[in-house]
Amino acid sequence: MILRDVSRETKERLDLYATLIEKWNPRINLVSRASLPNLHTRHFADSAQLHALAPHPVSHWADLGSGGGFPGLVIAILAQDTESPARVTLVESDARKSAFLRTVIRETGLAATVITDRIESTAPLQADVLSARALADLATLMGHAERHLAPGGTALFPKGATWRQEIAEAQSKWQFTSRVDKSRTDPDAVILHVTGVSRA
Ligand SMILES: C[S@@+](CC[C@H](N)C(=O)[O-])C[C@H]1O[C@@H](n2cnc3c(N)ncnc32)[C@H](O)[C@@H]1O
Repeated sequence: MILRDVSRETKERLDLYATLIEKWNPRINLVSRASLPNLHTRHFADSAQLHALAPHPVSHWADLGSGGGFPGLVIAILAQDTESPARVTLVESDARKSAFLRTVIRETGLAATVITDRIESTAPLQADVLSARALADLATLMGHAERHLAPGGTALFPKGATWRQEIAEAQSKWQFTSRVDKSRTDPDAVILHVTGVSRA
């Protein structure tokens, strides 16, 4: 549903991305084997909803722990149509996954940069929008947001059914403002919009 209104070029980039995932997945496990037949619904649409929810126009979007590129590469592909974000940075510590991300960027002609490093060691990214999917609990993500968000920036964190508990735990260590949107792809999941992160 979310990816219906995209250009022919964007559809072609997503198809090429899907082909590359299928080719590389047996070697480096980018997505679970069970989810491979449902790439468009399970991973592309799940990632694209973050683009739809972000406060555009966005200058710099950083995706932490990108793995096979979710949501970061989908954001970079959609940005080719909307010119927002202008720039995407993906942080991934695994060298083989980083090589995959760079291959997709090259073959689809995207404007995105991969940093092969730990999030904790990467120089502050000053991102206007920060995303991280299936990376860590919310309290840990707050530390990443404090380091890598520009002043006034927004973090978008997809979270599963435990999101209320994660907010309560994060509030014992961090001050922040959060807004909750229901996920469009999973009835139990939400997208947390987090701003104003500082230590409690
Ligand atoms: C469970 S995967 C999720 C990948 C992707 N975001 C997704 O939703 O499919 C987590 C990824 O984060 C990377 N990662 C975990 N801790 C990291 C860290 N401290 N710095 C950089 N990358 C990290 C792992 O190598 C892995 O590729």
